[in-house]
Amino acid sequence: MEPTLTIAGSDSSGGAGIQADLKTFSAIGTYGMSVITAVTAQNTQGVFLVEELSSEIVKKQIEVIFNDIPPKAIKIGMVSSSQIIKEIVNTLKKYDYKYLVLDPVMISKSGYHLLQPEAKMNLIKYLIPMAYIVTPNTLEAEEITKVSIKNIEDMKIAGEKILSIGPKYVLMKGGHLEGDAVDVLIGRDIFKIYKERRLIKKNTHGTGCTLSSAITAYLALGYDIERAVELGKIYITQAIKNSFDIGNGVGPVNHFWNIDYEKVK
Ligand SMILES: Nc1ncnc2c1ncn2[C@@H]1O[C@H](COP(=O)(O)OP(=O)(O)O)[C@@H](O)[C@H]1O
Ligand SMILES: Cc1ncc(COP(=O)(O)OP(=O)(O)O)c(N)n1
Repeated sequence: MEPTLTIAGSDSSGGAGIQADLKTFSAIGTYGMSVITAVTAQNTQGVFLVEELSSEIVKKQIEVIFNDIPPKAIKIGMVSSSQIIKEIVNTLKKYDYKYLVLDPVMISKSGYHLLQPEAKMNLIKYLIPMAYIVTPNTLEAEEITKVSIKNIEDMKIAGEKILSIGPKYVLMKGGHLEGDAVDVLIGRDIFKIYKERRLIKKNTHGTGCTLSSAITAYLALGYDIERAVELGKIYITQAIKNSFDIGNGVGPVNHFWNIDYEKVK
């Protein structure tokens, strides 16, 4: 079984962050591991408190995993602060890895800053160039590039700007735009559109985390980037389609839409 690693924050409600990543890694058939950067007190109604872990424990988690179970692919989500970013960058430098998927998490759907605003520059300067693929939503891409994004042409302009920072690929997610759910994969030799009909669903907590960890899992399983994104898009679309009401706010997507529960009873 291929090992996959997420470096991200904990979401106590289980719909986003580390919990979404581990569920997705497992549902796709990889062995999920985690390095926790911060703990959020969060439910379907919002984020209420965040406590960051020390950079020392972040570093140690990465070291002990790499020294024992080197991951086939890594995903980075909520990194919280400049101090944690620098620790992740310095620690990962010591190891070999091929696939680093960076979801540049900044603000939750409920409006809470999961990345301290002053850490944005460090995420751009240090983490983006290390990534195999960066997966910003439109708000994050606007923050990174200062390009206003309203349509696919704007996604292309902003995506190319992000590409020039150094990652191999950029997946511009269009979940926040109107109309179809269109994502655009941009590389030096690739421009590919992934389109699905917009689903009218309330429960979309954790969509971004889930898509980026699905892509991570498919890369670990050996798919090339175009196919990994295509399979990731199918996975997230089905997870949204099969999402369910739990809690009183925006509920989670269904990470295990592909499991036949009759078979495991
Ligand atoms: N209502 C929807 N129907 C279908 N796909 C959606 C919907 N909302 C988001 N998506 C898809 O979910 C993925 C995550 O996108 P997005 O919501 O933009 O990310 P984030 O959660 O980081 O803000 C993308 O593939 C996007 O196109
Ligand atoms: C701990 C943690 N990490 C990331 C997020 C953001 O997740 P995302 O997939 O963008 O979904 P929403 O929260 O925006 O629905 C999070 N909420 N918590």
